[in-house]
Amino acid sequence: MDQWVIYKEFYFEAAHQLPNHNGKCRRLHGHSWVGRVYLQGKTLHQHGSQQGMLMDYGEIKKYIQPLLDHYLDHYYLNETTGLENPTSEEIAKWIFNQLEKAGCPNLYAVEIQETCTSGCKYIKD
Ligand SMILES: Nc1nc2c(c(=O)[nH]1)N=C([C@H](O)[C@H](O)COP(=O)(O)OP(=O)(O)OP(=O)(O)O)CN2
Ligand SMILES: [Zn+2]
Repeated sequence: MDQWVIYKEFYFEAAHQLPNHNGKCRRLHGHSWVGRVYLQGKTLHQHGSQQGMLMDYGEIKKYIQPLLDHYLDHYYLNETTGLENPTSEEIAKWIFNQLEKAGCPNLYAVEIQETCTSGCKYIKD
């Protein structure tokens, strides 16, 4: 059976702190975050402007942009997401849930890279 996984990458600058962390991450600090939204599907559009696509990358961006504009880019994530301890894991899940709520089809995973060496991928079971 054919299956495709596609992704759209996005970037945001934001501050956070992990109040329960036993090291430097309890302090207020910022990152240049990198995210990826993954969609999964077994069929491609057969006609029209998205022929041969699972979903136009530009269409995926339309679901991500409002989150960047209103919650993520140049914000304090503890405040805007309402997460008490906004780890990469919690933020990835939060973004996934927001995209799901907005009706993004074929959603498979959200990946969040917090630093050059650290990140996570959230996949809903
Ligand atoms: N599982 C998680 N561990 C940590 C998280 C997290 O979200 N999930 N977050 C942090 C901190 O917020 C920190 O900003 C990132 O930590 P770290 O990768 O340790 O950052 P460094 O710059 O010190 O990375 P090095 O490559 O080791 O220099 C902590 N842990
Ligand atoms: Zn951090």
